[in-house]
Amino acid sequence: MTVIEFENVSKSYEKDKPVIKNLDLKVKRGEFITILGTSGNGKTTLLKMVNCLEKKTSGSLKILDKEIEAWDKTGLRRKIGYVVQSIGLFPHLNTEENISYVLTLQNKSSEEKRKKAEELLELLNLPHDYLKKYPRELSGGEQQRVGIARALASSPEIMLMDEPFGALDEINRRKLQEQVKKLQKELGLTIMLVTHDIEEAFTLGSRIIIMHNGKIEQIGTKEEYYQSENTKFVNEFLSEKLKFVYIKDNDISLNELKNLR
Ligand SMILES: Nc1ncnc2c1ncn2[C@@H]1O[C@H](COP(=O)(O)OP(=O)(O)OP(=O)(O)O)[C@@H](O)[C@H]1O
Repeated sequence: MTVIEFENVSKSYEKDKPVIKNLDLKVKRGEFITILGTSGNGKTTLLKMVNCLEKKTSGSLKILDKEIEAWDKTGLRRKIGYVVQSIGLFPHLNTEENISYVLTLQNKSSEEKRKKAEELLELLNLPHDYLKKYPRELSGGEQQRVGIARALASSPEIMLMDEPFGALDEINRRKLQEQVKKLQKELGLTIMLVTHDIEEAFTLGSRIIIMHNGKIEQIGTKEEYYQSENTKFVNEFLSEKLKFVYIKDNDISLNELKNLR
């Protein structure tokens, strides 16, 4: 089933200066789409259009088979978790309150909120006594886990993640990447994740998008990037790094790789 469908979508912040141009994209349920591209190419704008933070200028955008304009904004946002680099936890709320914030808005009982917070904390590998800690008492990686738990609290079908691991050190980043990949499979989530980290995009993505000049320059699985001809821009963008990722994950020799190209 198609969960997100862009058809000929354009977006301009200023008249006649589109930052997204005639974009077509179908995202199926359970896909993990990662989005790469140089700075200012409309990656964040793409995500923001999906959760109504920005309005498209033209074209059609359907979420769960319904035109975006036909959705009630609050109803739609409950189906979509949003995680950004600057986590934005509420400093005056403890972990439990931060995670269950959206459930408070839905007038859920304290018992229900506690249960959900405990369940999500466990899912993200944080100890139970963290429920009472405040954001200032948590490391960057722990705060980011709580941010992800909070985004999962309304049991969303879609997760939008904008450089979610950008502020973390290498070790924490790899750990959280693995966890998110596991969660995505377990919960059957559909994820769109923006990153500047090529290795991250190719490790996590079931399909990888490379944006250029407000358009999808190329989209495909990791194998497709290797087995078909890439555009000149894509080859330059990926350069040596992609070879490293491919060899690491698939254990093929450099000679075999050269034969593929
Ligand atoms: N609210 C806004 N008002 C005006 N212009 C904007 C606004 N938000 C983004 N832009 C412009 O739109 C273009 C695309 O921005 P966007 O944030 O989507 O790019 P990005 O690919 O996510 O960039 P980065 O990789 O640097 O985060 C940029 O030129 C940016 O300056």
